[in-house]
Amino acid sequence: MPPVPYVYSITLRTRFRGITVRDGVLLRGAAGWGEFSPFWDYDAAESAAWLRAAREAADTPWPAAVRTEIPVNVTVPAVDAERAHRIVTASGGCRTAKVKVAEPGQGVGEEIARLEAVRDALGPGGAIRIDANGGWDVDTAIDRLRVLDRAAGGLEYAEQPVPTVADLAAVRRRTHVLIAADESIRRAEDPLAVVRAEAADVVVLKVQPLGGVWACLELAERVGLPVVVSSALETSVGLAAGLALAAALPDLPYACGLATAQLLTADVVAAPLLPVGGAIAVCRPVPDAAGLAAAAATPDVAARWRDRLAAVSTVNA
Ligand SMILES: O=C(O)CCC(=O)c1ccccc1C(=O)O
Ligand SMILES: [Mg+2]
Repeated sequence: MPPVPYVYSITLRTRFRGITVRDGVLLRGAAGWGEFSPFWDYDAAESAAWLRAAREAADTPWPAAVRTEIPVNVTVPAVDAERAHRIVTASGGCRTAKVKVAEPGQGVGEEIARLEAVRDALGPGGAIRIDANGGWDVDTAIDRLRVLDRAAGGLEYAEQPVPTVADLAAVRRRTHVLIAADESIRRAEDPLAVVRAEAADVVVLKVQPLGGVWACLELAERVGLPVVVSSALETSVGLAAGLALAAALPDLPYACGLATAQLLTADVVAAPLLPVGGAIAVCRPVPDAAGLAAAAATPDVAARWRDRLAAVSTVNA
Protein backbone atom coordinates (compact mmCIF):
# COMPACT_ATOMS: atom_id res chain seq x y z
CA MET A 1 0.00 0.00 0.00
CA PRO A 2 1.10 3.61 -0.58
CA PRO A 3 2.32 5.79 2.26
CA VAL A 4 -0.46 7.31 4.36
CA PRO A 5 -1.06 10.25 4.49
CA TYR A 6 -1.05 10.00 0.72
CA VAL A 7 -0.70 13.20 -1.34
CA TYR A 8 -2.54 13.47 -4.66
CA SER A 9 -2.34 16.00 -7.45
CA ILE A 10 -4.81 15.96 -10.35
CA THR A 11 -5.13 18.30 -13.34
CA LEU A 12 -8.58 19.81 -13.94
CA ARG A 13 -10.30 19.58 -17.31
CA THR A 14 -11.07 23.30 -17.17
CA ARG A 15 -9.86 26.16 -15.05
CA PHE A 16 -12.23 26.36 -12.06
CA ARG A 17 -12.23 28.91 -9.26
CA GLY A 18 -8.95 30.18 -10.69
CA ILE A 19 -7.16 26.85 -10.33
CA THR A 20 -5.99 24.29 -12.90
CA VAL A 21 -4.66 21.56 -10.57
CA ARG A 22 -6.37 20.08 -7.52
CA ASP A 23 -4.23 18.59 -4.79
CA GLY A 24 -4.66 17.32 -1.25
CA VAL A 25 -4.09 14.56 1.25
CA LEU A 26 -5.88 11.27 1.82
CA LEU A 27 -5.92 9.73 5.29
CA ARG A 28 -6.85 6.15 6.12
CA GLY A 29 -8.31 4.97 9.39
CA ALA A 30 -10.48 2.26 10.88
CA ALA A 31 -13.65 3.70 9.34
CA GLY A 32 -12.23 4.30 5.86
CA TRP A 33 -10.47 6.94 3.77
CA GLY A 34 -10.79 10.68 4.39
CA GLU A 35 -9.78 13.68 2.29
CA PHE A 36 -8.04 16.85 3.49
CA SER A 37 -7.84 19.32 0.62
CA PRO A 38 -8.35 22.96 1.63
CA PHE A 39 -7.54 25.33 -1.22
CA TRP A 40 -4.12 26.94 -0.98
CA ASP A 41 -5.57 30.36 -0.14
CA TYR A 42 -7.02 29.00 3.14
CA ASP A 43 -4.86 29.58 6.21
CA ALA A 44 -4.30 27.02 8.96
CA ALA A 45 -7.15 28.31 11.13
CA GLU A 46 -9.72 28.08 8.33
CA SER A 47 -8.34 24.69 7.23
CA ALA A 48 -8.95 23.19 10.68
CA ALA A 49 -12.56 22.28 9.83
CA TRP A 50 -11.35 20.53 6.68
CA LEU A 51 -9.04 18.37 8.76
CA ARG A 52 -11.83 17.53 11.23
CA ALA A 53 -13.86 16.27 8.26
CA ALA A 54 -10.98 14.12 6.99
CA ARG A 55 -10.36 12.65 10.44
CA GLU A 56 -14.05 11.96 10.93
CA ALA A 57 -14.15 10.05 7.64
CA ALA A 58 -11.13 7.99 8.69
CA ASP A 59 -12.22 7.32 12.27
CA THR A 60 -16.01 7.54 12.68
CA PRO A 61 -18.87 5.75 10.96
CA TRP A 62 -21.19 8.05 9.03
CA PRO A 63 -24.92 8.39 9.83
CA ALA A 64 -27.42 5.93 8.42
CA ALA A 65 -28.59 6.53 4.86
CA VAL A 66 -32.27 7.12 4.17
CA ARG A 67 -31.89 6.98 0.35
CA THR A 68 -29.70 5.06 -2.08
CA GLU A 69 -29.33 7.56 -4.93
CA ILE A 70 -28.54 11.27 -4.96
CA PRO A 71 -29.79 13.39 -7.87
CA VAL A 72 -26.99 15.76 -8.88
CA ASN A 73 -26.39 18.83 -10.98
CA VAL A 74 -23.83 19.01 -13.75
CA THR A 75 -21.39 21.81 -12.91
CA VAL A 76 -20.72 24.14 -15.83
CA PRO A 77 -17.59 26.28 -15.34
CA ALA A 78 -17.28 29.75 -16.91
CA VAL A 79 -16.66 28.29 -20.38
CA ASP A 80 -17.92 29.38 -23.81
CA ALA A 81 -21.39 28.40 -25.01
CA GLU A 82 -20.24 25.53 -27.20
CA ARG A 83 -18.30 23.87 -24.39
CA ALA A 84 -21.15 24.48 -21.95
CA HIS A 85 -23.49 22.66 -24.32
CA ARG A 86 -21.11 19.70 -24.61
CA ILE A 87 -20.60 19.48 -20.85
CA VAL A 88 -24.35 19.25 -20.23
CA THR A 89 -24.87 16.73 -23.03
CA ALA A 90 -22.08 14.51 -21.64
CA SER A 91 -23.18 14.86 -18.00
CA GLY A 92 -24.54 11.38 -17.38
CA GLY A 93 -28.17 12.38 -17.66
CA CYS A 94 -28.22 15.31 -15.21
CA ARG A 95 -31.57 17.13 -15.23
CA THR A 96 -30.15 20.08 -13.30
CA ALA A 97 -27.24 22.29 -14.32
CA LYS A 98 -25.29 24.71 -12.15
CA VAL A 99 -23.69 27.42 -14.25
CA LYS A 100 -20.85 29.62 -13.04
CA VAL A 101 -21.32 33.34 -13.68
CA ALA A 102 -19.65 36.62 -12.60
CA GLU A 103 -16.27 35.31 -13.76
CA PRO A 104 -13.72 38.16 -13.68
CA GLY A 105 -13.00 39.40 -17.21
CA GLN A 106 -16.25 38.09 -18.68
CA GLY A 107 -19.33 40.11 -19.62
CA VAL A 108 -23.07 39.54 -19.44
CA GLY A 109 -23.10 38.61 -23.15
CA GLU A 110 -21.00 35.51 -22.47
CA GLU A 111 -23.25 34.60 -19.53
CA ILE A 112 -26.40 34.91 -21.63
CA ALA A 113 -24.87 32.74 -24.37
CA ARG A 114 -23.75 30.14 -21.80
CA LEU A 115 -27.20 29.96 -20.21
CA GLU A 116 -28.99 29.72 -23.56
CA ALA A 117 -26.68 26.87 -24.55
CA VAL A 118 -27.30 25.06 -21.27
CA ARG A 119 -31.08 25.43 -21.68
CA ASP A 120 -30.80 24.11 -25.23
CA ALA A 121 -28.81 21.07 -24.07
CA LEU A 122 -31.08 20.42 -21.07
CA GLY A 123 -34.43 20.89 -22.77
CA PRO A 124 -37.46 22.59 -21.25
CA GLY A 125 -37.82 20.12 -18.34
CA GLY A 126 -34.41 20.67 -16.78
CA ALA A 127 -33.55 23.04 -13.94
CA ILE A 128 -30.84 25.71 -14.18
CA ARG A 129 -29.18 27.37 -11.21
CA ILE A 130 -26.34 29.89 -11.29
CA ASP A 131 -23.42 30.50 -8.93
CA ALA A 132 -21.80 33.95 -8.83
CA ASN A 133 -19.47 33.22 -5.87
CA GLY A 134 -20.31 36.63 -4.41
CA GLY A 135 -19.07 38.40 -7.53
CA TRP A 136 -21.76 41.07 -7.84
CA ASP A 137 -22.90 44.07 -5.82
CA VAL A 138 -26.60 44.34 -4.94
CA ASP A 139 -27.68 46.53 -7.88
CA THR A 140 -25.70 44.51 -10.41
CA ALA A 141 -27.20 41.31 -8.98
CA ILE A 142 -30.75 42.61 -9.40
CA ASP A 143 -30.03 43.55 -13.00
CA ARG A 144 -28.22 40.29 -13.86
CA LEU A 145 -30.82 38.08 -12.19
CA ARG A 146 -33.51 39.62 -14.38
CA VAL A 147 -31.47 39.19 -17.58
CA LEU A 148 -30.10 35.73 -16.78
CA ASP A 149 -33.46 34.42 -15.53
CA ARG A 150 -34.81 35.20 -18.99
CA ALA A 151 -31.76 33.76 -20.83
CA ALA A 152 -32.06 30.51 -18.86
CA GLY A 153 -35.80 30.23 -19.40
CA GLY A 154 -36.22 30.42 -15.61
CA LEU A 155 -33.66 30.03 -12.83
CA GLU A 156 -34.15 27.48 -10.07
CA TYR A 157 -32.05 29.67 -7.74
CA ALA A 158 -29.02 31.93 -7.61
CA GLU A 159 -26.14 30.82 -5.36
CA GLN A 160 -24.26 33.55 -3.47
CA PRO A 161 -24.97 36.39 -5.95
CA VAL A 162 -23.41 38.91 -3.53
CA PRO A 163 -20.73 38.56 -0.82
CA THR A 164 -22.32 39.35 2.53
CA VAL A 165 -25.35 38.23 4.51
CA ALA A 166 -26.77 41.78 4.49
CA ASP A 167 -26.34 41.95 0.71
CA LEU A 168 -28.02 38.55 0.24
CA ALA A 169 -30.98 39.73 2.32
CA ALA A 170 -31.22 42.95 0.26
CA VAL A 171 -31.15 41.05 -3.03
CA ARG A 172 -33.67 38.51 -1.78
CA ARG A 173 -36.15 41.29 -0.97
CA ARG A 174 -35.86 42.68 -4.51
CA THR A 175 -36.11 39.58 -6.73
CA HIS A 176 -38.44 36.65 -7.23
CA VAL A 177 -35.44 34.37 -7.98
CA LEU A 178 -34.70 32.10 -5.00
CA ILE A 179 -31.42 32.78 -3.22
CA ALA A 180 -28.96 30.13 -2.02
CA ALA A 181 -26.17 30.86 0.47
CA ASP A 182 -22.80 29.13 0.04
CA GLU A 183 -19.80 31.21 1.16
CA SER A 184 -22.07 32.94 3.73
CA ILE A 185 -22.47 29.52 5.38
CA ARG A 186 -19.14 27.78 4.89
CA ARG A 187 -16.82 30.77 5.45
CA ALA A 188 -18.91 32.51 8.12
CA GLU A 189 -18.18 32.84 11.83
CA ASP A 190 -21.86 32.12 12.41
CA PRO A 191 -23.66 30.11 9.72
CA LEU A 192 -27.01 30.87 11.37
CA ALA A 193 -26.70 34.60 10.62
CA VAL A 194 -28.15 33.80 7.17
CA VAL A 195 -31.27 32.41 8.82
CA ARG A 196 -31.72 35.30 11.25
CA ALA A 197 -31.40 37.83 8.41
CA GLU A 198 -33.82 35.85 6.19
CA ALA A 199 -31.05 36.11 3.60
CA ALA A 200 -31.60 32.80 1.77
CA ASP A 201 -34.22 30.29 0.62
CA VAL A 202 -31.71 27.43 0.32
CA VAL A 203 -28.38 26.66 1.99
CA VAL A 204 -25.41 24.93 0.39
CA LEU A 205 -23.52 22.64 2.77
CA LYS A 206 -20.01 21.35 2.05
CA VAL A 207 -18.64 18.65 4.29
CA GLN A 208 -14.95 19.62 4.43
CA PRO A 209 -15.23 23.37 5.17
CA LEU A 210 -18.01 22.71 7.68
CA GLY A 211 -16.08 20.11 9.66
CA GLY A 212 -17.61 16.78 8.69
CA VAL A 213 -20.77 14.86 7.89
CA TRP A 214 -22.14 14.84 11.45
CA ALA A 215 -21.52 18.57 11.91
CA CYS A 216 -23.37 19.28 8.65
CA LEU A 217 -26.27 17.06 9.63
CA GLU A 218 -26.63 19.00 12.89
CA LEU A 219 -26.26 22.33 11.10
CA ALA A 220 -28.96 21.35 8.60
CA GLU A 221 -31.33 20.69 11.46
CA ARG A 222 -30.59 24.04 13.11
CA VAL A 223 -30.85 25.97 9.83
CA GLY A 224 -34.24 24.51 8.95
CA LEU A 225 -34.01 25.51 5.27
CA PRO A 226 -33.72 23.19 2.25
CA VAL A 227 -30.13 21.90 1.91
CA VAL A 228 -28.06 21.32 -1.22
CA VAL A 229 -24.95 19.24 -0.52
CA SER A 230 -22.11 20.34 -2.74
CA SER A 231 -18.51 19.32 -3.24
CA ALA A 232 -15.32 21.26 -2.69
CA LEU A 233 -13.97 19.83 -5.94
CA GLU A 234 -12.64 16.68 -4.32
CA THR A 235 -11.55 13.24 -5.42
CA SER A 236 -14.12 10.48 -5.05
CA VAL A 237 -12.86 9.99 -1.47
CA GLY A 238 -14.06 13.47 -0.52
CA LEU A 239 -17.17 13.20 -2.67
CA ALA A 240 -18.20 10.05 -0.79
CA ALA A 241 -18.50 12.12 2.40
CA GLY A 242 -20.85 14.51 0.59
CA LEU A 243 -22.87 11.56 -0.65
CA ALA A 244 -23.11 10.23 2.91
CA LEU A 245 -24.47 13.57 4.10
CA ALA A 246 -26.94 13.82 1.22
CA ALA A 247 -28.03 10.24 1.91
CA ALA A 248 -28.64 10.97 5.60
CA LEU A 249 -30.59 14.24 5.37
CA PRO A 250 -34.28 13.75 6.24
CA ASP A 251 -35.34 15.87 3.23
CA LEU A 252 -33.49 16.40 -0.03
CA PRO A 253 -35.68 18.55 -2.30
CA TYR A 254 -32.93 19.69 -4.71
CA ALA A 255 -30.22 18.05 -6.80
CA CYS A 256 -26.80 18.16 -5.12
CA GLY A 257 -23.54 19.58 -6.47
CA LEU A 258 -21.58 16.35 -6.19
CA ALA A 259 -20.92 15.57 -9.86
CA THR A 260 -17.53 17.27 -9.85
CA ALA A 261 -15.46 14.13 -10.53
CA GLN A 262 -16.34 15.12 -14.10
CA LEU A 263 -14.07 18.16 -13.74
CA LEU A 264 -10.98 16.06 -12.92
CA THR A 265 -8.76 14.28 -15.47
CA ALA A 266 -8.04 11.40 -13.06
CA ASP A 267 -9.27 9.99 -9.76
CA VAL A 268 -7.88 7.79 -6.99
CA VAL A 269 -10.53 5.08 -7.32
CA ALA A 270 -11.22 2.65 -10.15
CA ALA A 271 -14.87 3.72 -10.50
CA PRO A 272 -15.14 7.49 -9.85
CA LEU A 273 -18.41 8.79 -8.37
CA LEU A 274 -20.10 9.88 -11.58
CA PRO A 275 -23.83 10.23 -12.26
CA VAL A 276 -25.86 7.71 -14.23
CA GLY A 277 -29.36 8.84 -15.19
CA GLY A 278 -28.68 12.11 -13.37
CA ALA A 279 -28.00 10.51 -9.99
CA ILE A 280 -25.01 9.09 -8.12
CA ALA A 281 -25.49 5.80 -6.28
CA VAL A 282 -24.67 6.14 -2.57
CA CYS A 283 -21.45 4.21 -1.97
CA ARG A 284 -17.93 4.61 -0.67
CA PRO A 285 -15.32 3.62 -3.25
CA VAL A 286 -11.85 2.70 -1.95
CA PRO A 287 -8.67 4.00 -3.60
CA ASP A 288 -6.73 1.37 -5.48
CA ALA A 289 -3.04 1.13 -6.36
CA ALA A 290 -3.55 2.14 -9.99
CA GLY A 291 -5.63 5.21 -9.13
CA LEU A 292 -3.24 6.31 -6.41
CA ALA A 293 -0.29 5.89 -8.78
CA ALA A 294 -2.03 7.90 -11.52
CA ALA A 295 -2.75 10.75 -9.09
CA ALA A 296 0.58 10.75 -7.22
CA ALA A 297 1.96 14.18 -6.41
CA THR A 298 5.58 15.15 -7.04
CA PRO A 299 7.88 14.91 -3.97
CA ASP A 300 7.87 18.71 -3.82
CA VAL A 301 4.05 18.99 -3.63
CA ALA A 302 3.92 16.05 -1.22
CA ALA A 303 6.35 17.81 1.11
CA ARG A 304 4.27 21.01 1.05
CA TRP A 305 1.16 19.02 2.03
CA ARG A 306 2.91 17.18 4.86
CA ASP A 307 4.01 20.56 6.26
CA ARG A 308 0.49 21.90 5.89
CA LEU A 309 -1.04 18.86 7.56
CA ALA A 310 1.38 19.30 10.48
CA ALA A 311 0.55 23.01 10.79
CA VAL A 312 -3.21 22.48 10.72
CA SER A 313 -2.92 19.54 13.15
CA THR A 314 -1.58 21.92 15.81
CA VAL A 315 -4.68 24.14 15.35
CA ASN A 316 -6.93 21.11 15.75
CA ALA A 317 -5.00 19.48 18.57
O1 LIG B 1 -21.89 22.85 -6.58
C1 LIG B 1 -21.37 22.34 -7.58
O2 LIG B 1 -22.01 22.07 -8.60
C2 LIG B 1 -19.91 22.02 -7.59
C3 LIG B 1 -19.06 22.57 -6.52
C4 LIG B 1 -18.70 24.02 -6.66
O3 LIG B 1 -19.31 24.75 -7.41
C5 LIG B 1 -17.57 24.51 -5.90
C6 LIG B 1 -16.44 23.71 -5.81
C7 LIG B 1 -15.32 24.13 -5.15
C8 LIG B 1 -15.31 25.36 -4.53
C9 LIG B 1 -16.43 26.19 -4.60
C10 LIG B 1 -17.57 25.76 -5.27
C11 LIG B 1 -18.79 26.64 -5.21
O4 LIG B 1 -19.92 26.18 -5.08
O5 LIG B 1 -18.66 27.85 -5.19
MG1 LIG C 1 -20.91 28.15 -4.64
